[in-house]
Amino acid sequence: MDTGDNSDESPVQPKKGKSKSKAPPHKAKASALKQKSPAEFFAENKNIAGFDNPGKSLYTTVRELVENALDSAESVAELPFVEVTIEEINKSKFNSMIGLIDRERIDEALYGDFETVKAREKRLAKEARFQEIQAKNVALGKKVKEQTSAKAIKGRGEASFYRVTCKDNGRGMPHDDIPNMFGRVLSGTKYGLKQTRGKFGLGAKMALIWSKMSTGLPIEISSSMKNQSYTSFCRLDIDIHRNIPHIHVHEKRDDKEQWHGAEIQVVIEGNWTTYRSKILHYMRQMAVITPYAQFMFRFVSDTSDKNVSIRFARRTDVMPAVPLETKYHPSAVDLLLIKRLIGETTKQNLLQFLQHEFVNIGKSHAERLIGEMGSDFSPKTPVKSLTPQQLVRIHQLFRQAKFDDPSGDCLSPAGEYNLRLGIIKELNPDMVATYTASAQVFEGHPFIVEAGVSLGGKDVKQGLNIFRFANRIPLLFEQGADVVTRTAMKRISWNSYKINQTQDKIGVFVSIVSTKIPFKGTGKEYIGDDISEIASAVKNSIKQCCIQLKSKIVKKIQAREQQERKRNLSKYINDATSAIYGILKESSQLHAKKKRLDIKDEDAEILQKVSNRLITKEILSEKLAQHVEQVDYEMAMEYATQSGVREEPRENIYLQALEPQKNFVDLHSPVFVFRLFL
Ligand SMILES: Nc1ncnc2c1ncn2[C@@H]1O[C@H](COP(=O)(O)OP(=O)(O)OP(=O)(O)O)[C@@H](O)[C@H]1O
Repeated sequence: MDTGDNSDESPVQPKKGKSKSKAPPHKAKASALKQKSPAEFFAENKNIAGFDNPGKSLYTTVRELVENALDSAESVAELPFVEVTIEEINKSKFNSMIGLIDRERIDEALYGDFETVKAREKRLAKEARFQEIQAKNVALGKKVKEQTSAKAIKGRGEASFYRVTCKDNGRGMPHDDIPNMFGRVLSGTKYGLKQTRGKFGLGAKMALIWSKMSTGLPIEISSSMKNQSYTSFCRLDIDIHRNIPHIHVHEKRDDKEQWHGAEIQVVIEGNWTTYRSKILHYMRQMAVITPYAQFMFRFVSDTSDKNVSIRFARRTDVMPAVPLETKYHPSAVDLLLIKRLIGETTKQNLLQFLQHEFVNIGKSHAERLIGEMGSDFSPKTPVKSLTPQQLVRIHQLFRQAKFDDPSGDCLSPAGEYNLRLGIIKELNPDMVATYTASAQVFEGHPFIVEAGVSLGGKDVKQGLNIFRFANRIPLLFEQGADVVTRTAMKRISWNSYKINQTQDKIGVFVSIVSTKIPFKGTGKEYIGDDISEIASAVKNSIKQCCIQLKSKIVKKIQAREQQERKRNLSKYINDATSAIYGILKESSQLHAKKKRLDIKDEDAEILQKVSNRLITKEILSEKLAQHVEQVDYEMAMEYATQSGVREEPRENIYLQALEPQKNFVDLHSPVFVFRLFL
């Protein structure tokens, strides 16, 4: 029998002569080696997937479901309509849901929120003192503070529960795939090389694992695909140890509504109070970067004044193109990936394999590469027969050879039009500039950076307000280490664009799309600062926006100076009139008495007019005002002809065609270009 004693010095271990030989295998120390399923690993380390605490878990659940909904609708080019409902479930409702009978407390002192007699006396005394001070303040007409409610002594067991439902109008899911999609960690349909919000095959399963850990309740999925006569319904939870779905119900039901899409419902522990603003912030930012989607968000509680119902209306019917699946760039692959691609390819020989499984390798290029690999390679070499050494040779060559950069055609950025629309809708700024950089590449992956910088606006604090998006997901956490934050704070000299980094209300929006977003951690919270290609593209895009803003700011300053000049001149009209009229009057009197003989004829004429009251102080004042007006107008005209601007600084107007047509003509004028679609 195993005593459980692992000590080598155990007195019960028989000593085998003098030799140091080890104990026979069956007597050896019990092995400490254990295996964990991916589901177990993520259940134990749920923080790395964004499920740190009940509040954050509620936030991440909403986020994962919303992002799946958008991915799904966009994959079938459907304008997304996403309904999110968080329903607060009180304790007795929750107990009845799980079939637990409510129980009265018997021994109050057992509980964490029990208030001892002493503590109660202390609290009541404090409340009485506070009320006294209040009464005094009222009598003195001073401001009255609201009494902060005594800190609730919360026992750890006092959890809040929520039913989170997310319904979309997307693709739906094949009936038979549903259990694995929701009940097997690391399974999904987004592993290919494509720009998608989801990637890891983890999010929905984490919501289920969290529900299993916090409420023990299963997840419910309804789904219907286009032209499918039924709705799939599935209720399941997950066998954490085996990482397989544990199906309660999986059936086909009548689809009476002719609906297509998915509705996911999960009951979890959460904390609405602490994460309310984060969740609403997330929904709002999602509406900014996805103005072609309609979101309906509801929070429903028994306390009706806590209820929230917000509709984020669709602002445009123009959706970015559906991102395309692409092939790997030779410089983005490692040895393992080459092996995988060989295993999956349908191509027979090396030449076809290189030509068809990678981007940027044409036939003649492939032939030259094979020539470079050595004499044991030929275009006809059967690709499945390549030895491990030969694969290393291919990998080495891929790393050293030069290839054209992959194109960004497979990517689908939000578009300057959408970004601008979103910023204006969200912040209502005084000025905004946007810029879309051309596609660039890091580690063989194409990426596009789009940026917007705004000045002023509502609900914008002074200084930098940073909004980050990756594959059109808003990133709200771990802002400090993100490439966008660091660039905006440290690498842009705002002063040189006439922007005051601490005083002005600056909005910085950066959206990065790529076939691979180099997130730090699985929580998809921030992009590291260490990829120089991304860091410099972010910097350049923000700078491009600043350059546009600078010219607007300069024009605004000039316009303001011009206005001030006019105002300053007008301010002196009264004094100047009094002074001039005084001199004229005095001179006219002297002239009348023939005391001033040094006056020329034309001046004498003026003095005569003053005497005859043909020139009065009022007339003089009026003429001066007209003159100021005239000078101001002439200077403005001169300025306008020099700078080509009339009145206010020019603004770009973005018009987007409803149909993605390419046949248009541009009408050029010195001040605008008008694009007419035919
Ligand atoms: N609302 C939905 N409509 C259609 N399919 C869905 C929906 N939600 C999930 N799925 C399917 O289930 C799969 C698993 O989703 P899950 O959230 O676990 O991972 P993911 O979205 O692929 O990646 P990530 O973990 O990065 O979010 C998805 O790849 C998708 O195919």
